Amino acid sequence: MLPLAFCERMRRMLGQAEYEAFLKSYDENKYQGLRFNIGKGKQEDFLALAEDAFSLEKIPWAEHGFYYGAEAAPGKHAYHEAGVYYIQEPSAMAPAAYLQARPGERVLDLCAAPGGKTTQIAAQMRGEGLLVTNEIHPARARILSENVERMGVRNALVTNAAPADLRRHFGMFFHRIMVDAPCSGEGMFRKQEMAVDEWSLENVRTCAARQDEILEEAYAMLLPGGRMVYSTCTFAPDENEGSISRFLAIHSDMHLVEVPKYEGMSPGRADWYEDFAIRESAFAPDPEEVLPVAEHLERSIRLWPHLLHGEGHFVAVMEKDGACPLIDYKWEKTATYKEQKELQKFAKDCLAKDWMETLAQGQYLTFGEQLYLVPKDMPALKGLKVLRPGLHLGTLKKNRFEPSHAWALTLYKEDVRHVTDLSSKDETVYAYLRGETFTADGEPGWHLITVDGYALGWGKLTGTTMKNHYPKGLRITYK
Ligand SMILES: C[S@@+](CC[C@H](N)C(=O)[O-])C[C@H]1O[C@@H](n2cnc3c(N)ncnc32)[C@H](O)[C@@H]1O
Repeated sequence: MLPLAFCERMRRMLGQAEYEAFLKSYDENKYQGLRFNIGKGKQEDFLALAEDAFSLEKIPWAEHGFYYGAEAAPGKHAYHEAGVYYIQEPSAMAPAAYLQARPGERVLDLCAAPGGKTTQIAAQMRGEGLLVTNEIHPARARILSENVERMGVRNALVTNAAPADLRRHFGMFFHRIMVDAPCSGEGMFRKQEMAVDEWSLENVRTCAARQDEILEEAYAMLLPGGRMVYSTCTFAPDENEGSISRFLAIHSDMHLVEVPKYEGMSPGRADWYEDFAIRESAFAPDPEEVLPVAEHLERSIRLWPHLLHGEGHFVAVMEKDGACPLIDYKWEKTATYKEQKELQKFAKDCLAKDWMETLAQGQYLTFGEQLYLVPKDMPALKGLKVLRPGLHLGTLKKNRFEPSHAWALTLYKEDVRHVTDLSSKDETVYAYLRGETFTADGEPGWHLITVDGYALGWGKLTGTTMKNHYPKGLRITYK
C-alpha cells in the first residue's frame, strides 16, 4: 500500500493522466540489470560465454550494463563469485556513468555501500589512481569491502567514516566525488516494501537536511575544476531539486553541467521544488519565504519507471570553477619491494613477468601479518578507520607467503604460472565454491582456479589433490 500523502503529492506533481501511467508501472515488470566488469576481460568474450545462461539486452545509459531475462539467476552463477559482473538496478547505473572518472585521478565515493557505484567507478579507473570508497555504517562498510574484493579492484582505499571526519582528514583532495545520498527511497517502492513502511513526510525532511550536510562535506573535499555527481532514488523535490538548490545558493563557484540525456530521461523541475517543498521545514519556516531555486535545474535528470526501463532516480552533475591546483599533501610512508623477501619468493615460483614488474614498482604496507599493495600516492591513514588500504596481497607467515583471495580476483590466467581452469558447465566448479577438494593434474604448488578463464580463487596442488583455499566465509550453499 503506497502512503496516501505520497500519492497525493505525486498526483499533483505529474497531473492525473501521467500519475495513472506512473501508478500502472507498479503492476508491471521490474527490470533487472547486471554490469559487466571490464576489469575481467573483453565484453564481447563475456557476451559470447553468457549467451546461453542469461538473455542480455543493453542498458542505453551504462556502457557495460545489461538487462537480464526474468528466468536468469546471475547471482547463483560461478561468474558472480568471480566478479565477472555486478548485479545492479538499471537506473542506479546512471550516476556513475555521468561521473566519468579517469585512470590516474583521485576519486571519492562518499556514501558507497554496498558498492554498485564504487565498482562502476573502479572499472572506469582501470586500476590507476586512487579510489577512496567510504561507508558510514560499519556492517555496510564490510559488505562494501567484500564487493570491492569480489570485483578485483586494486586501487581502492575502503574507509568507514562520517563525511565530516573524511573532510577533516583529506581537506580539498579529490578530482571527482560521487554523492549517492541516503534518501527517502520513493523510487524503490516498486522493489522494496521496507522503503514504503519507513516513508513519512517527516523522514523526507530529515533526509533533505542530512543531504545538505553531506553535500557541504563533499564540497570541501572537491578540488577546483572537479566534478561532483549527486544522486538519490527518490521522487521528493525537497531531496532532489531542493538539495541542489540549497547547495548552489551558498556555493557560487559550483554549477550544474549540461549532460546528454538518454531516451526516457526527463529534466529536473524547478517548479516542483517551488510548489511541493515541505514549507514548514527548517529550510523555509515561513510559508511566504522565497525558496532558493537554482538556475538550470533542467540540466539535472529524473528517471521514471513509467518512462524508461528502470526504477526512480535523480542525478545532478555539478562542477567547481577553476583548475585543479598542485597541493602539498601528507602521504603514507610505504615500504619497497626490496623489503618483501617472502613475496619475492612467491612471485618467482608462481607469477608471470608482468606482475613481477608491477610488484617491483609497488609500494607496500603491512598490518600485522597482512601485506597490502597500495595505490600510488596513498594518503596518510593515521586517524582513519580503514577496512582495506589498497590490494590485499596476502599473509606473511614465517619464511613464506600465502596469497590472498582478493589478489586472486585481480589476476588473469596469463598472470600466473599454474592455472586450473574449470568449466561453468562442470559440477567441479561448484564443488570448489563449496570449499571441497578435487582431483587435478599439473605441477605442485599454488594454482589459480578459474571458471571459463575468469579467476575464482586459489588452490594448492599436492599430488593429484587440489587443496581448497576458497575463503570459508564466502563458500556457497545455493548449489
Ligand atoms: C543510496 S545508499 C548508497 C548506495 C551505493 N552508492 C551503491 O551504489 O551501492 C546511501 C548510503 O549512505 C549511507 N549513509 C547513511 N547516513 C549517512 C550519512 N549521514 N553520511 C554518509 N552516508 C550515510 C547509508 O548507510 C547507505 O549505505
